[in-house]
Amino acid sequence: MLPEELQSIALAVAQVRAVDEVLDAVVRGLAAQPEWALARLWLARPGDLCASCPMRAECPNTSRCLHLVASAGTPRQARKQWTRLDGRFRRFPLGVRKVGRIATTGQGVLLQRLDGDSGWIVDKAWAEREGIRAFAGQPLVFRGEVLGVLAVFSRRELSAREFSWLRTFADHAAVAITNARAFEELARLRERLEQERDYLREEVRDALSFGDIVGRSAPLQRVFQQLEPVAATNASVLILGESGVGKELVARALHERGPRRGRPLIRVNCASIPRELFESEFFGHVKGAFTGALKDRAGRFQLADGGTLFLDEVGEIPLELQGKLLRVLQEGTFERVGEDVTRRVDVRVIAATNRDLPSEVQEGRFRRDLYYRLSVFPIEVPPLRERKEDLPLLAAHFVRQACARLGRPTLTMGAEQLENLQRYDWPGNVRELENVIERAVILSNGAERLRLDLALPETARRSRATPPRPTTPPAPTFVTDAELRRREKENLQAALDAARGRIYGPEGAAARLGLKPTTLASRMKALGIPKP
Ligand SMILES: Nc1ncnc2c1ncn2[C@@H]1O[C@H](COP(=O)(O)OP(=O)(O)OP(=O)(O)O)[C@@H](O)[C@H]1O
Repeated sequence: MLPEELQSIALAVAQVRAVDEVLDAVVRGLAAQPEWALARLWLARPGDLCASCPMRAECPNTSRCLHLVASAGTPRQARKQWTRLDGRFRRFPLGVRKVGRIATTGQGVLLQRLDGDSGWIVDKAWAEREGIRAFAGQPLVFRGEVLGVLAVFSRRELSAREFSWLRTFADHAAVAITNARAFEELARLRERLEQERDYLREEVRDALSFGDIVGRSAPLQRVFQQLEPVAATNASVLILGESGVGKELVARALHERGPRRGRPLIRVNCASIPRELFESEFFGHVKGAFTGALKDRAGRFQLADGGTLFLDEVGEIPLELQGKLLRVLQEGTFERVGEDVTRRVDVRVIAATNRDLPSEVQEGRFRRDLYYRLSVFPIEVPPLRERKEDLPLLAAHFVRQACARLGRPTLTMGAEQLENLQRYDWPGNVRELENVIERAVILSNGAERLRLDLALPETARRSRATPPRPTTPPAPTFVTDAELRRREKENLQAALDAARGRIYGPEGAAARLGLKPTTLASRMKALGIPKP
């Protein structure tokens, strides 16, 4: 065989990406050479057929052996097929006989003048029938590891040069097999990720579809009426309302009912981003752009490309970044921190705030042009106290949810308990109701009815009693900013202590405070409270 021929087989093999095809191409290429009767390839894999293996008695270690994975040749009897992989030599124990030894020593074997008397040939009758004169086997080595063995049975003597070419060819084949394995692994991982992504998208869609905004009150109906037509467009929407009224649910409903529903909805809680990291969080950065930028990172705008970006608590965006935000909203362009390349994105922005943005604009804390840009369609979500008709439906919904989550039979709620709920003002809105109900469900373990009274927070119980009417209006009192921070810190610390350091979960500090865990975490950070 000429080296060029080996080269051209090696080249063809290198271009194949599926492992089975590589193996097949290797043995077919070799078996196509004149007088090379049979080419075979074994790869080291975990032992599998030990119970029926004819070489079991010789096998030193059943955990791994050589598996015949490709075979090709030209038998003298036309009815025979040498492509089959289920014959007698489909497995070789490592270190046993010539093929097994090539794998353990990493050394090739060349045997000439084989005849019926040779101790090397196991099936002597076969060798005689087929006129086999020589055998050459080489290990398939990649980065010092023997992957398997490549062997050729020839009807003529093999030269030392041919033997060494076969060695070079085996090295090429080992690289091609490793590459093809890597490609297959990548394709497999990619497919798995895609399946997971599709599954999660479905989950999110099911969990957060429009139907999950519970309530039928007139104020909520007005929100739905505003939501319907604007969802179908790409216009920016500004969702206004107190904390916990359900602004995020409205944002998700807008996305899910709009043209971008198959694309991602990326949420950014602007209140939880440290000031100095805003730009990188929004636009990304390149490696080394600042201390701690250890590798390139895409920003939220890029992640949301083709989809929607939900800027929660948009009033928290620092003034110095607002100009850059306006630019990406108007022109769809931005640059990563530390890079000159201008990138383009197509993102729909939905923003939400519980701040009074017009007065922020008045006081120079929020850019007027950005405010106008964001508030093309403002949607106001009313506080719970203005739509108490929704309480029974919401309460029942949260009871069902909490019972299902905690694996308990669904509890019922009496008329008196509902009245109690109606009497309270719900400053923390729907989120507070959700937390109160969850606590009540936990405390009602074993009962048929919800023990709501026990679960209502101190403030709720107080609000039921009519406060004594003061004779003179109390003088307005206030505390300094430092004092306010001190008190807030104490309050958070007390909740953390009560929750034995846990932030998350129904009994965690965030639930006790009526805050989202992420909000609590960012406040703890801002106030210098170490993570428990
Ligand atoms: N109408 C509703 N139906 C069902 N669940 C609701 C409804 N409104 C709010 N919720 C639930 O109440 C919790 C708070 O809602 P959400 O996070 O949307 O409020 P938000 O206004 O965005 O609050 P914040 O301003 O603090 O971010 C969530 O768990 C949400 O699922």
